[in-house]
Amino acid sequence: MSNQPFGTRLRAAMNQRGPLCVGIDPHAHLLDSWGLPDTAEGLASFTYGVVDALAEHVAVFKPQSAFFERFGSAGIAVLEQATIRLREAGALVIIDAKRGDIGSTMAGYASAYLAEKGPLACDALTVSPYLGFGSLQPAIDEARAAGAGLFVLALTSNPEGPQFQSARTTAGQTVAGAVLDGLRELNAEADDLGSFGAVVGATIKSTDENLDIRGPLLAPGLGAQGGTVAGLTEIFGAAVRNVLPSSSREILGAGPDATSLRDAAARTNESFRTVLGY
Ligand SMILES: O=C(O)c1cc(=O)[nH]c(=O)n1[C@@H]1O[C@H](COP(=O)(O)O)[C@@H](O)[C@H]1O
Repeated sequence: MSNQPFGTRLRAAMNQRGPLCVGIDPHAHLLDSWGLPDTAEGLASFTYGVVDALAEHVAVFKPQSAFFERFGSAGIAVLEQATIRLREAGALVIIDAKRGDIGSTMAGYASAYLAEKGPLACDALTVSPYLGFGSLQPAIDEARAAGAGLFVLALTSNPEGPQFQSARTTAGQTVAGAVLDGLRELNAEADDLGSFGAVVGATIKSTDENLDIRGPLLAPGLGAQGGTVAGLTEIFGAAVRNVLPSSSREILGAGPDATSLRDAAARTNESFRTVLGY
């Protein structure tokens, strides 16, 4: 892995290839629409089809671990291979596994996904802070050592999110606010973009939380979940420049034809470029 911290590499990749993150979510219905069986072989054809079409054109990919885990070890092998191939093609990979556990167990996840020689070594991992922000410390330490990053769930795109995320902590702030404060602290030394990001859904309409964390703001929920490009400015305000917009089903549905996939990604990337200022 490069010596540059994740945030620096992310900004450079977005400047070079545009801000789009393509989510790789091989749902059963997508395998079907690509004419593939719902098996590990179908998963491999689908995933490598996306990799071959887009790896050299898109800055960031976010494979969704759930759809690989569905096929057990054969599925995880595809996730490993895809991650290696994408990174070899110069793209950054965020593995979306939303891991979170007590600190000592978190260290196990960190060595799998974040350590430079880990079997699933990627550029960043999505993590869940609901065992307390401090429980993420082993992942934070490993990410710093490896030049990797984390995306911590803050204001998620699903309608159930506010039940916990808008609740108040013992200190009186919202849970989401506490997560964003923790991230702001971790990124305090960053010049431009730090390596510790928040997940803020593109569907939340607006928020009173301070999204200026000097770190990337992963915004899933575009397209299939109803989030729009125009809505990003409303949600993120002055922090919009740090948004990493992510779209999965909307782009994957354009396959299996490689040119159609590339066209769909290029169109979406172009619409983000204008709004996000790239
Ligand atoms: O962490 C995520 O990426 C995530 C957070 C969130 O708040 N909402 C959300 O949809 N996601 C993930 O983003 C992807 C969205 O996929 P599409 O709705 O098909 O674009 C899925 O893999 C979700 O698990």
